[in-house]
Amino acid sequence: MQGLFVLLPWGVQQAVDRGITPGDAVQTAFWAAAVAGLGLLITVGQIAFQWWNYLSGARVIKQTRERLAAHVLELDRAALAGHGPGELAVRGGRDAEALWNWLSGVVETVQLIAGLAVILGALLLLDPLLAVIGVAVIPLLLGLAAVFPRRYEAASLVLGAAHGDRGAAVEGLLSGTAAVRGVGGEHVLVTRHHDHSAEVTRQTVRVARIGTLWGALASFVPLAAAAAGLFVGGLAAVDGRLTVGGLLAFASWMAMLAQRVDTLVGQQTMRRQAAASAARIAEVLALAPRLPEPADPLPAPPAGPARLAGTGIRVVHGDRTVLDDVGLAVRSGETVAVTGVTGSGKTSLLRVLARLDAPDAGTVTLDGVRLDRLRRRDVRARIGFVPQRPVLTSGTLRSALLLGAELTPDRDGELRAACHVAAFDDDLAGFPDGLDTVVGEGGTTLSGGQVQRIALARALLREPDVLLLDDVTSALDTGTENLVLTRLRAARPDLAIVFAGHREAVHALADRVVALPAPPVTDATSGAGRG
Ligand SMILES: Nc1ncnc2c1ncn2[C@@H]1O[C@H](COP(=O)(O)OP(=O)(O)OP(=O)(O)O)[C@@H](O)[C@H]1O
Repeated sequence: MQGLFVLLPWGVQQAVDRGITPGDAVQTAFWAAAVAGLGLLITVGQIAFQWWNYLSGARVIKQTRERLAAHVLELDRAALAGHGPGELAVRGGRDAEALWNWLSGVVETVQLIAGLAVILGALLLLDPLLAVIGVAVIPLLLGLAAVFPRRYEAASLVLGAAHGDRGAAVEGLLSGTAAVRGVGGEHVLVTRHHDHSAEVTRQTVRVARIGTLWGALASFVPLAAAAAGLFVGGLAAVDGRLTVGGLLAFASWMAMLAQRVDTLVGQQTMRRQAAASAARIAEVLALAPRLPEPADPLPAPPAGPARLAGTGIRVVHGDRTVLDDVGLAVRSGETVAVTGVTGSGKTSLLRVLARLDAPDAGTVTLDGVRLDRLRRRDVRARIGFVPQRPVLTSGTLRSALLLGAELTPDRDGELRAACHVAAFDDDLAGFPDGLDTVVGEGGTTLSGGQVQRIALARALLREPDVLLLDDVTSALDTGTENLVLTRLRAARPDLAIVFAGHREAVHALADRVVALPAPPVTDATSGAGRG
């Protein structure tokens, strides 16, 4: 198609030199129709090509995004440390789009290069001197391409990082505003966001400055060559060595050459940007979970009454040993309470028991099988974990409750039963839209106690055999807390429960209490050296 396109000036040349014949209107009409036909053919080809190009680009970008999302979901907290949600969102959004921009132009680039070769060949046939002028443009442009891309790439990398930081600041602003409003700290988040936005603007201007200068020089060189060519070609036409049609064709080809070089330079810019984006995406894809799937997994023990046991558990965070040689066992029908002062490692222990984190020493077994030998989905199917600060996705209460479970409407009965056990039934009855009530992003339209009980109901719906509860009644009054604990036991007498927290009601209900030692007192925690 590019071949046809660059042949258009040749058609015009023939039309001018042969078609404009005094007294022969048929000849003129024939050449005019030939040029129009060529134009029509090119248009149809362009439409088909752009359509195909768009669809294939969209497919690739969809696959990239899905791969990124699937990979990030496989990663655990340790692997994702240092990558905020805002930054990851930028990689899945802006970076994936940069890849798309470039990808959708790859085939066009090949066509443009082929078109350039055809133009130079046509110029050579027209007049060797004109071809020399056309060829002279190429090394000048290559010189420009040797200088600018490096500077452009470095600036793009800084811009990408600035976008990531701003993404994190936006995320912090949206999710943290409610939390800091009570202490009058919104301005800190707002200022942080504005600072990062200003940095993005600064870096965008820098990238634009480099790109503009590069693009302007890249356009000027062929245009200057076209002017020189018109001068040389004009003299040749005056001498009769070149026809008027030939001069017209030359001017058209030089304009095409300029436009092609311009587009190619632009695509080079996109390629640089896409390379930087691809590197950032590859960086995320290269992250490996700290808890990989076992290479040689064992078959999951059958569902039913379970026994979960941790022995010799050690957890080290940084240079601090939070848990050392801790043991805990719970079997079907039992409730074990884990107590200890703030920072003694209750959450750390529960995360290890749920295989959300790997212990630095020790083992955890489910029905005698080590958790690190089981597939993640087998562990999740048997062991439920409700965190201290649960997060709800935005959407309806129904979708929040069914997260991860099948979204079939006929489960409403089960949803209501789970809400009853979690003592959320009265609250549910109070919502005019019931299960269709829309909860804000992160459950911000609900009270802390409501979010805790929804999270408990959500965990129960997955019908685990072991339930690990991290202080999930901390936001409840004693009456509601008792109701939850009693209903939970009555509804699932077979469940093995580990409950971390300080509350009396939990301790009273527990079959055993595992007390974690207080963390060692350091200068920082004792206040020594202050004042
Ligand atoms: N991912 C982590 N990286 C570094 N330190 C951590 C991490 N998770 C927990 N810690 C630290 O380990 C210690 C124990 O934390 P953990 O949350 O397990 O205690 P906890 O007993 O559940 O506390 P609380 O009663 O306040 O919920 C704390 O000093 C905490 O700051």
